[in-house]
Amino acid sequence: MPRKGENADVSKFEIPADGRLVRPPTIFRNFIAPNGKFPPEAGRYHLYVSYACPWAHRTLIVRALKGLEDVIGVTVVSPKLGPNGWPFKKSDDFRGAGDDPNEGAEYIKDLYYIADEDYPARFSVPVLWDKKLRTIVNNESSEIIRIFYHAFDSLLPEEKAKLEFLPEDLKTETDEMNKWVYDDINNGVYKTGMAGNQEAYDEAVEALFGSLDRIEAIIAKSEGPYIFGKRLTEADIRLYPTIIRFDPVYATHFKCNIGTIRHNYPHLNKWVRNLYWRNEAFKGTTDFEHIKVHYYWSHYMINPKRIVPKGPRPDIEPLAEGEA
Ligand SMILES: N[C@@H](CCC(=O)N[C@@H](CS)C(=O)NCC(=O)O)C(=O)O
Repeated sequence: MPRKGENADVSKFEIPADGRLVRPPTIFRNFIAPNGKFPPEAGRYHLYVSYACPWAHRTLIVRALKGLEDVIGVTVVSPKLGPNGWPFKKSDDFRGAGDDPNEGAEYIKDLYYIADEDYPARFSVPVLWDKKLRTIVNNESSEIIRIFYHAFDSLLPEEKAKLEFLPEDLKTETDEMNKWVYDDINNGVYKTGMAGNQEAYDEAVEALFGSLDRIEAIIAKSEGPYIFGKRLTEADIRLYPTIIRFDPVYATHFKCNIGTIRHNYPHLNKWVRNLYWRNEAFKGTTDFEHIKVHYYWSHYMINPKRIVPKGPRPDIEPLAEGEA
């Protein structure tokens, strides 16, 4: 029986005997809907994130795209995920980290124990918190973004309410793509970096680069600038957090080094630079210092000296002059 909060230490994340990382399912899976337990209300819900975390990053992007800043508050934790999990500013005063305005928590895990004193699973971000019922509405990023698409539309101006990131005609195709992009790319970098033996690594890294080739070919054929042509959709939102972290972190720290985005994937490189430089919802939610410090410092089982490398320079390449 694990001691309370013991599983907050990410360096003790258990890799099964076959060396293949298995992600435990998230537990709080509620939705926000009128007349339900969690109705849409301005100021009632709060999002806890790390700028480092690619899953939390999705939720920040959608919050910004939908203009939900005044409806849903946000608190960013320190990127130094330590023995007690994610710290708020009062536990680790890192640039850009904040204190918990709702519960005065020291660590994210405190919120999990307020929601459920016998909470048995991981203390992950993102967390969508209900201030009124003092509980977690949802801690699964793929569902939080779908909540944000429309659950608060009644509180938003028309031009934000009508935004659609999962259009009906692309739903099946998006769900299909989400599956292999998640397995091989979003989670694939973790399966590669956390592999417990050579065989598990070989399998994960080949699958990862096979699927990077596949998405590269899809973007090459798209009329652009997005995966599905002129429409910015969930497919872009779910892929971006992994690709923006790829060269600065995954290529080295997670040994995802069969190639890099900037040198081997011209279409993906152009796609990611376009999102970063032309859309504030992407650039404004990307913090390379938080990203790099988190991985290289927190995963000391992979990087025991906790040295954060300087490169690559730049973190992301600029758009060339006049580039479409
Ligand atoms: N399935 C979750 C995964 C979230 C997740 O794994 N977050 C990581 C950071 S990137 C975390 O908080 N890990 C801390 C832990 O597992 O203790 C989601 O997509 O929301």
